[in-house]
Amino acid sequence: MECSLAVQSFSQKKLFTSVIEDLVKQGWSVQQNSLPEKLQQDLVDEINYFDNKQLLLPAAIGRHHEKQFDQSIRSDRTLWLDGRSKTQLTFLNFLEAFRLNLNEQLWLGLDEVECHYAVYDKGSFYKRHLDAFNGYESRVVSVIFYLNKDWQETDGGSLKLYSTKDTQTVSSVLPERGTCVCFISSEIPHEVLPAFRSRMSIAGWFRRQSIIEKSLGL
Ligand SMILES: O=C(O)CCC(=O)C(=O)O
Ligand SMILES: [Fe+2]
Repeated sequence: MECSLAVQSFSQKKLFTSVIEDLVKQGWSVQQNSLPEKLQQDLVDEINYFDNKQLLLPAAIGRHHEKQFDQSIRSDRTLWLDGRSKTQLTFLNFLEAFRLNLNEQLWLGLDEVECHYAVYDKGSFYKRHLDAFNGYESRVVSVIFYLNKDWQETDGGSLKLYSTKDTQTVSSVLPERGTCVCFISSEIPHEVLPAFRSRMSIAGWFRRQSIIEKSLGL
């Protein structure tokens, strides 16, 4: 008999291959077992540590000078990863391998990745939106990793992915630990429904720099 544990455990290569297949087919992908168990626990511990220090702050909408804090659109709290700990470096290395794989397989020309921890306190949500802003195409692929054990339908907080053209829901994802969602940033509208218990995740974006950004060395 096949060892089911081996089938279910984390495989980076399998994850990248499945995500890429789905992105080509439908523009979005939902995967299980997306990170090693130990790394997931280290990330949760780090979020709790920084949250106790009150370092996760209300998230902003828009970019640069257009940044706004509108709690009627989103009410999560976030902290950008900057490689300040071994845990972050391990996770950022994994995202870097992901970026290189996307470039190799899909020729996306992604230059970098940015990501933040996010905590949605009880009652928090993020209304329907696109991750790529009008006039800025820099965010090309979005990726979200969930870190919550034993999440139930009744806990709310699902991520809904919508079809590009209409309001039809194409997928509804529970933010269960180990689940990862990946989609084309400018194509898939999505929404986080109100969570009824604290909800932790890491949201990341693979970006392409504009020629101006590149030439200025930004
Ligand atoms: O946490 C999620 O499920 C999605 C978060 C999101 O859409 C975002 O941060 O842009
Ligand atoms: Fe988003």
